[in-house]
Amino acid sequence: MKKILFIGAGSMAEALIQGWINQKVFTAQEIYVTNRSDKERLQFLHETYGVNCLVDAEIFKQADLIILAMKPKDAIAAMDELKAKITEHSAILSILAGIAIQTITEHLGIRPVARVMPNTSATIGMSASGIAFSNEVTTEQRTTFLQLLEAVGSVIEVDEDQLHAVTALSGSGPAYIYYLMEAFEKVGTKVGLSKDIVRLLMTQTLAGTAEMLKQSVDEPDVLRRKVTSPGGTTEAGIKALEKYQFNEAIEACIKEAEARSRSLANSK
Ligand SMILES: NC(=O)C1=CN([C@@H]2O[C@H](COP(=O)(O)OP(=O)(O)OC[C@H]3O[C@@H](n4cnc5c(N)ncnc54)[C@H](OP(=O)(O)O)[C@@H]3O)[C@@H](O)[C@H]2O)C=CC1
Ligand SMILES: O=C(O)[C@@H]1CCC=N1
Repeated sequence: MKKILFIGAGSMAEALIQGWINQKVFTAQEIYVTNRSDKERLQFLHETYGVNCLVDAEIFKQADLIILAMKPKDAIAAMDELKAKITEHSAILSILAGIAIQTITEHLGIRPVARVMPNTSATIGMSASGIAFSNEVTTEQRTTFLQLLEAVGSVIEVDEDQLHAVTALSGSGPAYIYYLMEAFEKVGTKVGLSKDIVRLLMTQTLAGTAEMLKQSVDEPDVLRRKVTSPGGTTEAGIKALEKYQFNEAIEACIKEAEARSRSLANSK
C-alpha cells in the first residue's frame, strides 16, 4: 500500500483528493492529510472522504509521495519544518503557484520533484494541468507523475518557466469562467430570464462551445463568424464587447496573473 501525504488541506488539496479517490488512483486509506492548525477542516476531510488526518512521525518518514499544497507565502516555513521530518524515500509533487523547483530542493534537499499547476476541476476529473520536472525525476517516476495528473484530467509538460503562464491561464482559469457565469446570471435576470434558466442555457453553451473547439478544424475566429449574421444580434453584442475593450481586459487579466505568479515566490 502506498502512502500519499498532503501538506495543506485547502481547496486544491480537496480537489485532488476527491479526483484521485473517484478515479480509484488511490484509496482513502492510502491518503494522509495535514495542515497548520485547522482541526475542523481535517475532521471534515476525514468524515467526507475517509482520508487519514492523524499523521504521526512514521508517516512523514514512510510517505512515497508528499504533496506541497499550502499557500505560496507559507511554503518556505512549511518546507523548513518538513525537512527535518522526511527521508530520502519521498518524491515531491508541488502545486505551489510561483515557487521554483530550485527553491523546493534548496529547502527539502535534492530529490525528485514534479512541479504541477492543476485546477479545481480535478474534482470531477477535468483539470487542465501543466507539469515540469526536476532533473532527479527518473523516466519511470515521470510516467507515474503524468498518470497521476491524467487521472484527474489532461496534462501537458512545459518548460518550468512557462508554468507562470499556465497558472495565469488554466490554473486561475476556472475562476474567470465562474466570474463570467456570475455576470451572465446578473444580466440574464435583467433581460427577463430566471437565474436557473440562465445557468442551464449558459453551462450548456460553454460545454458545447468547448467541445466544438476540440472537435472542429476551424480556428475560433472562423467559428465565431459562423455565429455572427451580418446586421444580427451577435454582431451587436460583439460591438459592445469591443466598445468596452474586451480584448484589453483579457490581456490585462492574464498578464497581471502571470506577473503575480512570478512575484509569489517573494510574497508575504
Ligand atoms: N485553489 C486553486 O484553484 C489552485 C491552487 N493552487 C495552489 O495550491 C496551493 C493551495 O491553494 P489552496 O488550496 O487554494 O489554499 P488554501 O488556503 O485553501 O489552503 C492552504 C492550506 O495550507 C495549510 N498550511 C499553511 N501553512 C502550513 C504549514 N506550515 N504546514 C502545513 N500546512 C500548512 C493551511 O492550513 P491551516 O488552514 O490550518 O492554516 C491550509 O490547509 C497554493 O500554493 C496555490 O497556489 C494551484 C492550482 C489551483
Ligand atoms: O489564485 C491562486 O494563486 C491559485 C493559483 C492558481 C489558482 N489559484
